Amino acid sequence: MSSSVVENQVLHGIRGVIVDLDGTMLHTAQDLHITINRMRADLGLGPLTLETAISFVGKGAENLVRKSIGVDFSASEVELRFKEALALFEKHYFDVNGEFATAYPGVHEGLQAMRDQGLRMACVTNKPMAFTLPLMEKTGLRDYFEIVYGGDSFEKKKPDPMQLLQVCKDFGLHPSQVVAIGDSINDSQAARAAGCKVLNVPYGYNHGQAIQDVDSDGIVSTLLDAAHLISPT
Ligand SMILES: O=C(O)COP(=O)(O)O
Ligand SMILES: [Mg+2]
Repeated sequence: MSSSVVENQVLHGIRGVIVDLDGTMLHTAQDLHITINRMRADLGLGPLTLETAISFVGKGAENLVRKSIGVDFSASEVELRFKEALALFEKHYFDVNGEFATAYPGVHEGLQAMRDQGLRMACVTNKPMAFTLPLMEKTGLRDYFEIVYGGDSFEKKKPDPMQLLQVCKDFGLHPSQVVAIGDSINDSQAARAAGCKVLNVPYGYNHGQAIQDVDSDGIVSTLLDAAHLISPT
């Protein structure tokens, strides 16, 4: 049942794409689940389910850490433990990052099709850069992109439009000539605030919410479907 592709309108006059990483290009949930459970074990806490871990992904590492210990502690207790928890998270994620991460179906084909169309290509993720770049290298994604911005590249991250606006500026494109492709409300809100178009994939991590409830110019089953909906003319 992928009738959504048939119903979607082609986006014309698009010269650049901004592609999200976690939940859009890479299924990273297992790495993140293992990492937060190792962090929790070090803090004397029991494991969380994969589903719970997934529901915390999308607003960057610091939010993931806060939410993951917020299961057991009040907001003020979380802040007391935050620094230690973040250091543990980082230590374990350096070990685990990329171990189980896999590209979703159609990712390489979609990125290649976008490249063949002559689109300018950037990756914007809320994942910190120290984890983003090795992960993209390991999974063969890095070379598709002229620009990669992470959650710590600027003062603000998605859903703030700062990263997307910087990409538009770097490319010399008006935001209306750029489409953001992502799996979550953070991508959509950032795109709308920047004035970019937005396409969503339904298979990622939208905080446990249906992607159909997110403001979007279309829901596409794969990045290859997204490429088919983007036209430079
Ligand atoms: O690090 C996260 O929270 C998710 O990153 P994303 O922006 O690539 O989905
Ligand atoms: Mg994402």
